[in-house]
Amino acid sequence: MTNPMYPRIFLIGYRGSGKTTVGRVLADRLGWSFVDADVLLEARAGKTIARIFAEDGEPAFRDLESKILAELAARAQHVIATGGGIILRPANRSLLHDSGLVAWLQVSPGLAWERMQADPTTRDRRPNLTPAGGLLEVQTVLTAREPLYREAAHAAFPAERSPELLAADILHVWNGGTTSRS
Ligand SMILES: Nc1ncnc2c1ncn2[C@@H]1O[C@H](COP(=O)(O)OP(=O)(O)OP(=O)(O)O)[C@@H](O)[C@H]1O
Ligand SMILES: O=C(O)C1=C[C@@H](O)[C@@H](O)[C@H](O)C1
Ligand SMILES: [Mg+2]
Repeated sequence: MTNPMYPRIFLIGYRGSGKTTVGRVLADRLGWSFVDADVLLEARAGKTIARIFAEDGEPAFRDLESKILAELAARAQHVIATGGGIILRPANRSLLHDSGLVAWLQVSPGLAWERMQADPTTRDRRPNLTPAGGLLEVQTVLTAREPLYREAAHAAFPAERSPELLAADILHVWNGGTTSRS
């Protein structure tokens, strides 16, 4: 399937919002490829994101993240799950918005934290972003980032819905349908 207005779809949102899960379902429905920017970044760096933060620092990670985004923003017919902090840099927000449909999976801090703790594939590979860590970190960081997700996104989707429903809703918007932006 093609839509010249949106040759690719980006999923943005906090950790645990469901970008990887929903992205896979969506790519399947479109007959597109799925790529997870965090996974690609770790493969390129040859180490986990936690190690990149510890050994090279967050700014080095953010540079790598922007580089990977520029590469992925040139791939057609891809559903792209981004890292939770991709919206921090203004240049990333513009690139996302101008390169494809940007779907924001909007999650509450409580649900994000619950899912982050329950997910063994990412739990130990991701660093804390603040000294506090835990639910307090999620509450603080997510609240601070809300306007940035909103700015980058074309549409917002409530992350507590099922992956199948979310994929169908995103597909509807990609096809030119409307949804409310909260
Ligand atoms: N819509 C959903 N309904 C129920 N559970 C979900 C949903 N989306 C994701 N999950 C579960 O929540 C956990 C985190 O999901 P997922 O890895 O897709 O989130 P993510 O946004 O990609 O997170 P990260 O930024 O850490 O990669 C997984 O265990 C997944 O099975
Ligand atoms: O929210 C963030 O800043 C991050 C989210 C993850 O997806 C990773 O990209 C990394 O752990 C940073
Ligand atoms: Mg993911």
